[in-house]
Amino acid sequence: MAILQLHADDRLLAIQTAALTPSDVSGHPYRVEAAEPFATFRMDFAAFISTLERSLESSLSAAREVAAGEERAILVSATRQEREEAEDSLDELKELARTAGVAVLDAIIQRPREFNPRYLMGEGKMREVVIRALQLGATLLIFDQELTPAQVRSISELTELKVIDRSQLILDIFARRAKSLDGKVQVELAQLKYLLPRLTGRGVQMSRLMGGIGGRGPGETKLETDRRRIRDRIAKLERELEELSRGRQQRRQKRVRAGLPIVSIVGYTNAGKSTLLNALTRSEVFTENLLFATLDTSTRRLRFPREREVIVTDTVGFIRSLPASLMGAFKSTLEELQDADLLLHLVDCATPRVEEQIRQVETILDELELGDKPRLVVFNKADLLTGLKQRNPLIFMKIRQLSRQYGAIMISAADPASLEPLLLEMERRFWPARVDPS
Ligand SMILES: Nc1nc2c(ncn2[C@@H]2O[C@H](COP(=O)(O)OP(=O)(O)OP(=O)(O)O)[C@@H](O)[C@H]2O)c(=O)[nH]1
Ligand SMILES: [Mg+2]
Repeated sequence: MAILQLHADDRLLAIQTAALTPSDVSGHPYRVEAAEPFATFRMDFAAFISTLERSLESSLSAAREVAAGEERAILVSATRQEREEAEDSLDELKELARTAGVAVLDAIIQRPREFNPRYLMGEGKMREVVIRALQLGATLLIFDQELTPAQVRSISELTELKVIDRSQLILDIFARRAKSLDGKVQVELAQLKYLLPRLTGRGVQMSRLMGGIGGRGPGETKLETDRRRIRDRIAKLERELEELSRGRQQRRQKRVRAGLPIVSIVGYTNAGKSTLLNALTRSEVFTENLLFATLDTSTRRLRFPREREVIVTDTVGFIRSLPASLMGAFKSTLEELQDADLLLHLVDCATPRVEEQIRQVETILDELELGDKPRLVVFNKADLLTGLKQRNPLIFMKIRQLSRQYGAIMISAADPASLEPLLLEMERRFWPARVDPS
């Protein structure tokens, strides 16, 4: 960029130039030269441009090399939420990125005074984010807000980087984690439905959108097919899902016919649902300290003393701003919750986001029209609270007050001995008359 300055008094013409650079010792991603008299200004423009392009190119390819092994992302939240809320959500996005195996280089919150619908933030700010990404060698921009197809397109016009949003990241995690046929079909369906409206852009952007993270699952070849073929595929998957759901329906009926009470464990992702199922029924469902360890429903029998039995099911965890397409996809899995006689709402009471998570789960249960099901709130990970009373009495009080408010039972799924009060309460709910009050 060059500007010409004409000084009115001495009628001297000056020129000043500036250029983007990959990075600079000063830390600025650009260099501004001093102004010079235009008359003596000399520049070999072709040589200047080719040197600059070479250096930009090498910094870009450094970023691309990383992409082969590990994706490196800048997280961006452009929002008008309260700062605290935005930070919470962004922290969770970091967790999601970690789960997806993406390294997070930086996280930026933008709270624009004026909302530019093209980029979710002002164009100037958007450019700054892109420059920052280049400097840090990022391969990916992940937005905490859902991007419309048009927004992805405008942002992609500003940058070579891949641009995805929270929904796409979640879809990607689901695609990696789906194990059963059911799960795989549901995830691919959700991915294709998410993709379809975004397929209107130019081909280049599409392949950029769909490589690597955010593009796992349907696979490159399928994604290069046209929309029509995607629609056909969606129709086929929907038929398949229907078929699968008939099988599931039969299993459900069998279960209901068996006449045993059904207890479904629901809750936010990573609350410890599978750990609780394992502890209650001495089984070995996969658990992990990453989000969305479970995608498929597991069902086990829990035996109480005196030959009493209930069926316990564990299912996919909930998360805030669950993409509508995913919610739809998992509807059939979540349908099983309709059969439950009791919902155990399991809460990780040691997370700083406990209140928000309880609220989110309640909202989702309402959306699934499960609001009226008998429910028992269970605070898990009580072991992590030891010492909190001394360390942070305020937070300790807050958790105690919350647990009273929800009539919660405190347990630690990791410690089977702590489950006694929960077992007693379940027994009391199902066989009220016969529980010995002593
Ligand atoms: N300290 C502690 N950790 C626990 C407890 N219960 C579960 N965890 C840990 O919490 C993490 C998540 O547990 P999971 O059982 O996989 O959680 P989940 O709710 O099934 O998670 P998703 O299937 O991902 O939704 C694991 O690392 C568990 O070891 C507990 O009582 N105390
Ligand atoms: Mg689980």
